Amino acid sequence: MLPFARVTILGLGLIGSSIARGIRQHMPSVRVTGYDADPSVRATAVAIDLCDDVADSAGTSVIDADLVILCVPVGAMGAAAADIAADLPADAIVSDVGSSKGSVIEAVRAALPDATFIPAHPVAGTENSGPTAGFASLFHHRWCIITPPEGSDSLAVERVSEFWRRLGATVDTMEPGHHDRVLAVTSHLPHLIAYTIVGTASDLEEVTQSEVIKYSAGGFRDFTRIAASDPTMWRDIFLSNREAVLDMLQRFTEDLTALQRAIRWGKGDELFELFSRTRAIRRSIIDQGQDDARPDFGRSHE
Ligand SMILES: NC(=O)c1ccc[n+]([C@@H]2O[C@H](COP(=O)([O-])OP(=O)(O)OC[C@H]3O[C@@H](n4cnc5c(N)ncnc54)[C@H](O)[C@@H]3O)[C@@H](O)[C@H]2O)c1
Ligand SMILES: O=C(O)C(=O)C[C@]1(C(=O)O)C=C[C@@H](O)C=C1
Repeated sequence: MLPFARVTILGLGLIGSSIARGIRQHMPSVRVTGYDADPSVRATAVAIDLCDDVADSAGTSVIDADLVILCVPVGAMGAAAADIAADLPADAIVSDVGSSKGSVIEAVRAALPDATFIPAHPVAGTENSGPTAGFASLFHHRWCIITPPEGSDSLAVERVSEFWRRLGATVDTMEPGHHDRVLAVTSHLPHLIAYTIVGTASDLEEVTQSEVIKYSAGGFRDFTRIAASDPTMWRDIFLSNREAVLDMLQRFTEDLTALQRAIRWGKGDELFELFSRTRAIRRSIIDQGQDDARPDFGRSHE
């Protein structure tokens, strides 16, 4: 049986529009209503026939929903939740897709103290944003981490889990604080490094000038893809997951300093040992089939 019959998506950008497309593909009988605070996004959603209905206000979009998914930047989750407070049906489940969980749970709970809120994070995305950037297969073979706060209704957790499985994801559950520490190192820190390295290269104009663009087919190109990610989304992630990110950044800075010392003193064995260890990690990811299954990932959606 389908876990939900009427789904409302608030925020019709990359993730919201991918969910809408995924529902069309995998659960075609489910009715999808969308809403976005930006009128031009709503107009695009209508033009590309993204949802069954695009509402004019957040309140009207949720009136008969049995699942409401907040797909807005993490810093806007509280405001989006407050906008639906007066119209949310008592038996609806509210979920979200935010990249950090602790602060989102706090903000949504404050706005919707009586709602059943089951937070989720699909660990899948691209550097692109907006309603035309989404695609139905985004979640295929990717993790979706559900982070139910203590005391969550287990049937509600199972319904949200089943929803994500039907979109093609593999579901895991995690305590919200643990999620935020894990993602700080696997997702947030890599983005911070990419933003930094591309910024540093562009600041070094006397060295780079046009060369940054000219020779960017190598390793630098991969960093520029990540560094093209949405500024609003990532500003909000770093501010909302501040403590975990600062903690991981401290560890990273110490390791970088050790590498700097190894290079300065010509300690080739130290460099070789680290690079061999990291190569083995990459190979084990591929052996376990955890690398992205889509051969064109990150290329055809540019
Ligand atoms: N992009 C990724 O790779 C990725 C992956 C997983 C999770 N996420 C999370 O998903 C969420 C959405 O990210 P995205 O990439 O889809 O962003 P996006 O910029 O493509 O879309 C966000 C949309 O939310 C709308 N919006 C903002 N405030 C709103 C409000 N108060 N009410 C209604 N609509 C509002 C914006 O107009 C925009 O259209 C974020 O919380 C992000 O952390 C992103
Ligand atoms: O592949 C990318 O472009 C992404 O940045 C996706 C990515 C990630 O770091 O893996 C980014 C943020 C999300 O919360 C989940 C996925």
